Amino acid sequence: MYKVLVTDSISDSGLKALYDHPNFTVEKKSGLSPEEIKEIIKDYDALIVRSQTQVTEDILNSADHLRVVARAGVGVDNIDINAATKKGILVINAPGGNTIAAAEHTMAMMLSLARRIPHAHMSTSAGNWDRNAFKGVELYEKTLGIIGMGKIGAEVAKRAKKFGMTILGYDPYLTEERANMMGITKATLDEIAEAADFITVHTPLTKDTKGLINDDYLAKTKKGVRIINCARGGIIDEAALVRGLNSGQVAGAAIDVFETEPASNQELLSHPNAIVTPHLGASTVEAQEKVAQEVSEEIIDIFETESIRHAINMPQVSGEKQKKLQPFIDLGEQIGILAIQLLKHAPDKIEINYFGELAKEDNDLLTRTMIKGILSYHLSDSVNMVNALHLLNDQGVSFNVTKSPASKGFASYMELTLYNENDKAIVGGTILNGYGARIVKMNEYRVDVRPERYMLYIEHNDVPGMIGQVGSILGNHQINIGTMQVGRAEAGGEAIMVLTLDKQVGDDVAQELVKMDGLRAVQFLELPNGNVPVYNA
Ligand SMILES: NC(=O)C1=CN([C@@H]2O[C@H](COP(=O)(O)OP(=O)(O)OC[C@H]3O[C@@H](n4cnc5c(N)ncnc54)[C@H](O)[C@@H]3O)[C@@H](O)[C@H]2O)C=CC1
Ligand SMILES: O=C(O)C(=O)COP(=O)(O)O
Repeated sequence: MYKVLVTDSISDSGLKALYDHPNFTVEKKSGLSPEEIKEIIKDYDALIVRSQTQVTEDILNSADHLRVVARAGVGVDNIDINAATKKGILVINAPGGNTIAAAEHTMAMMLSLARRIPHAHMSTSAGNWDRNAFKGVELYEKTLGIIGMGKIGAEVAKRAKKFGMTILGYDPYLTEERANMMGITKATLDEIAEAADFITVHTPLTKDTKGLINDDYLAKTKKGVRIINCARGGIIDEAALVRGLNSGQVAGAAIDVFETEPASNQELLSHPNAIVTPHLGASTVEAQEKVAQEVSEEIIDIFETESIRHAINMPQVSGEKQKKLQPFIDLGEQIGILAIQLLKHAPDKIEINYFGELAKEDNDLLTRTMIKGILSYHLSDSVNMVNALHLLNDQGVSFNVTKSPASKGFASYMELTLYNENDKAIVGGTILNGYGARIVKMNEYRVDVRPERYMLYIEHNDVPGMIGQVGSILGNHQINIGTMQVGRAEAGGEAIMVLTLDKQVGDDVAQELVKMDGLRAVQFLELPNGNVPVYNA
């Protein structure tokens, strides 16, 4: 049974898939301090949060078997991603569920600014009937500058266009072509400052966007500009904004997100020309249901089928692509496990080569799986696909990946070479259409071995009688041979034998084998998930 902890206000109907699932229990505990979460986190397998819970390094380090932190929303700035990655904890989010809610909140803020609705409401509900103090402006034929043309920025553009606004968009990823398609104008930040009557920001908070709207920028804007932030506190420098409001350079500001939350900048919060809301952009019934549903379903998929869609600290792979690559991913891990057993010691350098069709794919996940296989031999459960590369780096192991369209005799082929000071180990594998996974190269030898749980790798001289002798020794110990493959560089030279066995070989058998004349090395190999199914590549 997997235990899921929910520490923010998350929609119950959105969590239905988890509540209904026989393998999951959900516990909702809102309003806990970081210390309280730290105390209890060791009991849980997954944690679901919104923006309020601070998922600190301290909390993550206290988690014994936490596998996933799920953000029911977009921004993950409240989660220590680095610490999660180091600990091998997957962080996922629900990137599309609250887009419409945030875009509509932005429109509501813009209209409220234009017509001063909150101020008029306060005055009217206090018993006044002042029809002159609240003359507004229209959005029609005004220019809106949108900084950050991602999902929310694009939805805001669509809606603002319907109001008859001219849209200028700035985003490093915005192409002329996409801007044309959306019926907006691609602009620079300065062009937006120069022409916009309203400016709204829809970027994440990064080192580039922190303080993007500051004193210098405001000085370039049109006098009387109106500014909206429903993205992240800190993109607009709050002190500079207050100065702009005081001087009249900024006619109004509508702010949903703050440099510190809960917001405490009284000058801004109580400014007569500011409209403020307590981080409500995503707070609609519909958005909350969608984001909770998205993360619930993904948590179930991760635990039940290991399929991941919206990982923050892992490469993204579409379901289709993952399905296609899955046989290689399974084989990749086995290649890693075999290679490290052949090398016997920790490697100081790793080389991975992809050939043929496989070279055309994004192999990041495959590379991680292979490295997970290698590292898990020494680091066991502490390594997973999230932290594999990180741990490799920590161990000071260099790694290099190359891709080549050359076929190497198979439609797709992957080869792993591990090096340490005195030695190297090579394992190459492929998926044969209709026959499944095959190890086709071990060290310098061509073989054709279906990976099985128990395997024996023998290096010997290519002289008559070796196969018979090995067979007899194993037979004497009641060890059944599944398959046997021999490979040799040249007749009468050095050769190898790779056997798949029905059970483990003890040290006594290995000792007996090494005593054989002409036998140079014996290595028992074990694959924890051996006997892979046959896949149709
Ligand atoms: N107030 C609220 O409750 C909510 C806030 N948000 C926040 O809104 C923001 C946008 O969310 P989405 O549109 O879903 O994200 P998105 O990832 O779809 O879009 C973000 C865009 O910002 C652009 N960007 C990054 N750096 C930039 C820079 N220096 N200058 C200009 N553009 C830059 C990116 O290229 C991307 O297109 C995020 O910060 C998110 O956390 C999202 C939902 C609700
Ligand atoms: O999704 C986001 O980035 C948000 O800011 C929404 O935050 P919330 O889920 O309302 O705490």
